[in-house]
This record gives sequence, C-alpha cells and structure tokens, in this order.
Amino acid sequence: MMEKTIEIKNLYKSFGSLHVLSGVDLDVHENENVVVLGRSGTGKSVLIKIIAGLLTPDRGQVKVFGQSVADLTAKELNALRLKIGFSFQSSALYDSMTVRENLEFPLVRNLKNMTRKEIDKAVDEVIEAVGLKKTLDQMPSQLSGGQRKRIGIARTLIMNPKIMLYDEPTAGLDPITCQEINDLMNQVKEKYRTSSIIITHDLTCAKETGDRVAILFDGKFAYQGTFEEVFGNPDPRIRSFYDYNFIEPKLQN
Ligand SMILES: Nc1ncnc2c1ncn2[C@@H]1O[C@H](COP(=O)(O)OP(=O)(O)OP(=O)(O)O)[C@@H](O)[C@H]1O
Repeated sequence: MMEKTIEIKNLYKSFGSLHVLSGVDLDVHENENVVVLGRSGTGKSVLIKIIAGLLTPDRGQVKVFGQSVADLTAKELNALRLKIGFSFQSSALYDSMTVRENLEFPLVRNLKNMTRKEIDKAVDEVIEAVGLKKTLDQMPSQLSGGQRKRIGIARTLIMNPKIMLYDEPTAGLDPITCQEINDLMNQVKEKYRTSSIIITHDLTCAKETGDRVAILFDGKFAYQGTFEEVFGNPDPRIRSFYDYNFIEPKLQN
C-alpha cells in the first residue's frame, strides 16, 4: 500500500447545535482517488475544508503529509495549501483574462521569482495534460462548461499539487462531458500521483474514478471500500443513492 497522505481520526465538527461530523475516520493514500458520497448537508464540504485548514474541527485528528494540521503555524498552513489543488464549484475562471492568463495566475501570485520561460513551460505542461492547447488565447466565455471545468483543473495542476480536492466535479455537465472529466481525474492521479478526494452525487463518476468509495451517514463513514463492496451492501440506506441517480449500478463490470 502507498503512503498515507491524509489521515483523519475521530473527527467532530458542529455548528452550534448542528452536529455535522461526529466520528469521521478516513485515510487517503498517494496515487489514490477516494470518492465521498453523502446526501446534501451531510458535511462533505465541511470535511474537505477541514483538511485544507479552512475550518477548524472541534475534536479529532487531521494529519496531512504526516503533520497535524492543528499544529501548523500560519506560514506552514500556507505552504500546505499550495500543495492542495481545489476544484470547487465556486472556483470559477476570471472572465476578463484569457485561458493562458488564468493558468499563469496562481504562479504569478504565489511563486514570484519564476522566469517567463519557466511560466510558459508550466502552462504548456498543464494545458497539454487537460488536452486544450488550442484554447490558450481564448476567453473563458468562449469555452463550453466542460472545457471551463478542465481549465479550472489545469489551473490547480500548475502548482503541482500532491492533493486534489474536487467538490462535485461533474455537476451540471452532460454525460459525455462527465466522462471526459472522470477520465481527466484518473489521468491526473496517474500523472501527478495525487491523493484525491472527490465529492460527488454522481454514481457513474464514483464508479469510474473511485479506487475507494466512502459514504457519510449521520456524521460518519458507515461504509468504505471499492464501489462494488459498498454498493453490494444490503443496507437499505444505500438504496436511496440509486434512486437519486435513477440507475441501478451494474456491479459486475
Ligand atoms: N461555516 C458554517 N457555519 C455554519 N454552518 C455551516 C457552515 N458550513 C457548513 N455549515 C452547515 O453544515 C452542514 C453541512 O454542510 P456541507 O456544505 O458540508 O454539506 P454537503 O454535504 O457538502 O452538502 P451538498 O451535497 O449539498 O454540497 C450544512 O447544514 C451547512 O449549513
């Protein structure tokens, strides 16, 4: 088994009387995609915000790269965040910048002493990785929803992240574009050897991308395993996920 990048033990988080996470355990390894499923409001986004140090847990342990996030200084936390790629629904591209300028932005902001040549090389590499070289001089408004999503992912890859956190990467996309995004997430894992958490309501995405799948029920992961293991479980609560997706997941292929 690969090294653990993220280790979460007995994590609790409440907002006032709202108990969101109550006893979450989760490990994510290098070169692994873990899909997190759970109904709306079960705390999936809260979980990834805690991992990135954007929210503080009430109790429990979160270690990233072997270090407890709670013990990091502000400077160390910033350094950690640079190794984490966020693909959030809200992480939109800047409309007034070209695709190239959007891709350069994180480098120019965070790594001030790069040369023009180094920046161009980094842009070339990530645009190649997402297969959209011809869009470099276009504006985001000229791209399809799927292309924008891929450029958004490229913009996080330019920082060479070791962890990718995807919040509903396929939401609102047609099935063919979903498949392209699923393929891209798998390619990113292989090429960058990332540890990824993929939050989704899309079971096809879960099946295609998840080396492991974990389902949040009542503030903790009731099930973790391969897609087949988890969805082969007779727990009637799992049924609600098929109903939501209007499909019967095929477990045999
Ligand atoms: N900063 C906050 N302050 C107060 N309540 C919050 C805060 N962040 C999240 N919550 C609450 O925590 C609960 C879990 O939110 P979260 O966004 O993690 O859900 P989710 O599982 O990601 O849902 P969805 O699938 O709809 O995106 C919600 O009830 C939300 O209102």
